[in-house]
Amino acid sequence: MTASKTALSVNLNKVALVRNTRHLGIPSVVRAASLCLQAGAHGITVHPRPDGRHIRGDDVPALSELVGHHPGTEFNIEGNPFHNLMEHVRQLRPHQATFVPDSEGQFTSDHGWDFPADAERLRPVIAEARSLGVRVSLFMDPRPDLMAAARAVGADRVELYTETYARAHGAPNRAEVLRGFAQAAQAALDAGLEVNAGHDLNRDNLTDFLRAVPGVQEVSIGHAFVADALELGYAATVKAYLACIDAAYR
Ligand SMILES: CC(=O)[C@@H](O)[C@H](O)COP(=O)(O)O
Ligand SMILES: NCC(=O)COP(=O)(O)O
Repeated sequence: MTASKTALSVNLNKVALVRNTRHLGIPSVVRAASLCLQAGAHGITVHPRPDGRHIRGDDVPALSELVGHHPGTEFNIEGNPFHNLMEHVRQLRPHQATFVPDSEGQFTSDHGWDFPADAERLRPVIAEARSLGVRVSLFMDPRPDLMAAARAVGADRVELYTETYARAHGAPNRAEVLRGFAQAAQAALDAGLEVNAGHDLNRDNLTDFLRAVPGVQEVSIGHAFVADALELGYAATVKAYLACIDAAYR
């Protein structure tokens, strides 16, 4: 049986970042999402940070409605459940909520949840989101030893934070870093979790990652995707990333 292919969820944070530099409403985040979904993207991801630097609160309902018009695609909202994420989860019940332990002004996401330190405060918000029918994914460093604890607090999935892989791509320690991710993914699967991945993935490093790391259900890609789309356009960029995914399963 061939492994089910990894889904591509396009993160549109950086489209919103450019839009916010004028009061003109362009580039449109909703139009970007529509073009990506029409081109075959499996989902849209947004991270409405509390400071509104890119995706803002009023972007989220329109994107949720758009995804609803594309059967089989998913809407993934990322954020800190102890900041502003849960208002979106309660209002919109996205397919997936990815809980990220970012501080309010953090430059970008750069670490996962810590266990056992975060376990007790995560448990009730995970339970609430799941009671609303929302799949919960926890943003995690690639640490095999933390995966059982992530499952024990009720998470459905983990999202492996892939910046250390991206940084090592092409470096002498690349194989060792990839092995670490494969071990973390296998530990997650063994604990009954599904596996997502994201952060600094791109067209150069995506295929190798998916070939080496088992069971990745979804990659969410934004920064490099939008950079590529500035050159190629959204549709061609979606197809380029889908080709990178396909290549991993050949
Ligand atoms: C959680 C993660 O790694 C990214 O999805 C995050 O959304 C990046 O945030 P910025 O786009 O604000 O850097
Ligand atoms: N969860 C990762 C994501 O949504 C996008 O991360 P990046 O590709 O912008 O680094």
